Amino acid sequence: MQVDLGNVLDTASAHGVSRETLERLDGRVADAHDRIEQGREDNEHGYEALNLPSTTDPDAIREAVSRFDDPDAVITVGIGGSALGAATLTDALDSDVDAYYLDNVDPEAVDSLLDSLDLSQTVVNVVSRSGTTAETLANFLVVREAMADAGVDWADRTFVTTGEEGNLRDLAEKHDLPLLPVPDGVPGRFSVLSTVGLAAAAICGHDIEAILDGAAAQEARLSDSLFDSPAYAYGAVSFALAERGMLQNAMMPYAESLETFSEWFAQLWAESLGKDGLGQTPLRALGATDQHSQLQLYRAGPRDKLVTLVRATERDDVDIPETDLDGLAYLGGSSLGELLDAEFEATEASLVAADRPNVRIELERVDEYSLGELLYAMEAACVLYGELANVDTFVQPAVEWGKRAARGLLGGGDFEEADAVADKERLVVE
Ligand SMILES: O=P(O)(O)OC[C@H]1O[C@H](O)[C@H](O)[C@@H](O)[C@@H]1O
Repeated sequence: MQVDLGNVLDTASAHGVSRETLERLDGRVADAHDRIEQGREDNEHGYEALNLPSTTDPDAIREAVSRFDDPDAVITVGIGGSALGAATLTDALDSDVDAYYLDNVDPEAVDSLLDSLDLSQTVVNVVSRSGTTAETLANFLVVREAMADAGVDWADRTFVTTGEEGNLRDLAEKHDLPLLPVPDGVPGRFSVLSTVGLAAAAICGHDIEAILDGAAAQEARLSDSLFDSPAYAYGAVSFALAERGMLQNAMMPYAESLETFSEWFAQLWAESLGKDGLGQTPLRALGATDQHSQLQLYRAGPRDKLVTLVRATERDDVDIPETDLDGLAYLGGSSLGELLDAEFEATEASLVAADRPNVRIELERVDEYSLGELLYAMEAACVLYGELANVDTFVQPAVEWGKRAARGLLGGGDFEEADAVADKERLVVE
């Protein structure tokens, strides 16, 4: 995996950063690296996530899921960090086992998924770090009932991934369900390389050891200079650009298989860095499709965006058939992959020509190893950015506020946040 910062330099784009600025920033990167290393050594909350390549036990994950013999499908019931990491992996990689995610409580969507599956051939993985998230527990109760209605022994087809305590652990213990532990010091959005992200991938037959190996390769590259570490290069440059007003970060992979990665990245970046009036708003885009919808804004709208383009340098390709239509002759003999690459490079150039900084991230291939590299590098980039911005990367109090308000409204306790809902101002126009 490599990160190319060429198009963020002020020599490429007048609104970029100078080499001198990056060199000055590198002193702060060294200090931040020391802090991160200390946090990792002491297994501090959050920093512990960067140790997962060596602390996750892939054999234990395989062992836990091995009891489910040859399923057709796996449903992960979870939300946020308890779904997006696993979804990033299973959406990126091919498998004979279909992976689904119940990460919303939209009744129509839940109903339609459950109706479409043979539940006797489906494994259910209920994932909640806290074990208390209302959406996840509600969805699980619905799934459990659907299984019972279909005459399926739900306890036989379900396993639970959760923390030390909480309703979900109680439920797992009551029914003697197989249980994978969520490591204590790892927030959900940093948990893809743990039991949380890897169990669904293991059920789908993916090489979870290779995912961890890729992550370990990026872990080994963390160093006291942004010029020696792809992860820190990305984190430091994103921070430097945010300081210069690039307060949005459009994550734009040129691979459909990485579309969910942008969703995962959005949670990582938003929940970790959006604090104290600071942060960089993640945008989700897909190349080449969104060139034809959003690029106009990225190139000519407010000068407040970093665009991150991601591609794999090797992939399977499809030839474009020759045609005798004059205007289309240039396409014949070429391939869809060549067209995609041309679009990628044209987009970079078009952004630079309009003085819009952008970063190129290249993976060798969309496979287990490269995904491990990418996910670890983005996590480390985020932790570094958090250190440079001096925010508390590993908490999410703003989200907790809304969770308490919703719980109060549903009668799940006395939460003062729920009162604010009743106080809503109205100015209705009909
Ligand atoms: O894993 P859980 O405890 O169910 O949490 C799931 C998600 O819920 C919350 O809203 C947090 O803000 C997220 O960071 C978390 O990933």
